[in-house]
Amino acid sequence: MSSSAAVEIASLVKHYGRTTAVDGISLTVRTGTITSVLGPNGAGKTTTIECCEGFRTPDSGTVRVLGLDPRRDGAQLRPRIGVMLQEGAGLYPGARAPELLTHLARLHAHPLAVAPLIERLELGESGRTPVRRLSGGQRQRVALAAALVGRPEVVFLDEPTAGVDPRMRRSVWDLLTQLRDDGVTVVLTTHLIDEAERLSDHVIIIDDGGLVTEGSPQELTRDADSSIRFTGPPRLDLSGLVDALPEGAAADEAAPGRYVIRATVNPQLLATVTSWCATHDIMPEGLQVGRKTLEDVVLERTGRKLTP
Ligand SMILES: Nc1ncnc2c1ncn2[C@@H]1O[C@H](COP(=O)(O)OP(=O)(O)OP(=O)(O)O)[C@@H](O)[C@H]1O
Repeated sequence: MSSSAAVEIASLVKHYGRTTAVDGISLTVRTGTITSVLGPNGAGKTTTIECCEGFRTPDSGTVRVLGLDPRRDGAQLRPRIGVMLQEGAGLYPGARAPELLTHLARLHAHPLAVAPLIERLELGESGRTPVRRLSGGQRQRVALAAALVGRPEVVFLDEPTAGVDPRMRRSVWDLLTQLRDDGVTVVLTTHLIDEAERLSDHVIIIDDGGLVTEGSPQELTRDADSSIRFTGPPRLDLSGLVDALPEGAAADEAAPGRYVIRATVNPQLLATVTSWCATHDIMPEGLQVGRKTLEDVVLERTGRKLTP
């Protein structure tokens, strides 16, 4: 295992009965980075992460986290990693956030201070309520705090901001970015494109239990073909636009309401597209020149959307 790798997975295979959840994935997560694992529902993200956390035993292949085997060396590894399961699973339902976090902090040699963490994740108000009675978003934040309080070197987060409101989500992103800047390795799964785009140093896209593509968000979204992309009402009649474009250019609806114009992009082309939109009273939302979104990449590479 190279010294810069926090996680190394080689030819990982995991079956549940007849279902092949992970089908030979190999990947590396560099130390001190935020890596997002993306893919449609059932792609094998959670199973891959659970093999890293030591919750699942691979059928074949190897998994190393901080150079350790999560199953064989679990006792050594557990104090050095943080784990947040989907929907805050695994929390003691009757405990209140402050006592739970204080208890978890005591189990670690160099924990984070609990009070600032509670304040940062705005859990003060919910301090008197047992975890089982908290809202979904509050429970997510308690689960995140529980994953972080032991000051882990590597943290695995399964959809950390699902159900969290947009303002708090940005606060969680700031916290994760700060952890990364302090040298912590963050591995997360998400269905939220903006989360992956804003946070990730590296994105891994998986589907059908296999790795489809990986790279930085910039690398993955660069559009070598030259394109203009925008979102508008679905099923627009593009024939008038095609007539106005230079010869050899193409305009398509890549997915409902997502339009791609492929041509050499220059100011005239941009003017043609926006003027056609204006004539048809269409606001070209999210207009992008020479770039696609990560959602476009997932759609192109897996044929399926990221969001259910
Ligand atoms: N405990 C289990 N028993 C049987 N099949 C399972 C189990 N857990 C997952 N699977 C199946 O394995 C495949 C991969 O599931 P996994 O949860 O790893 O995917 P995922 O990418 O995390 O999906 P999602 O985005 O929906 O959380 C799916 O077909 C799923 O139905």
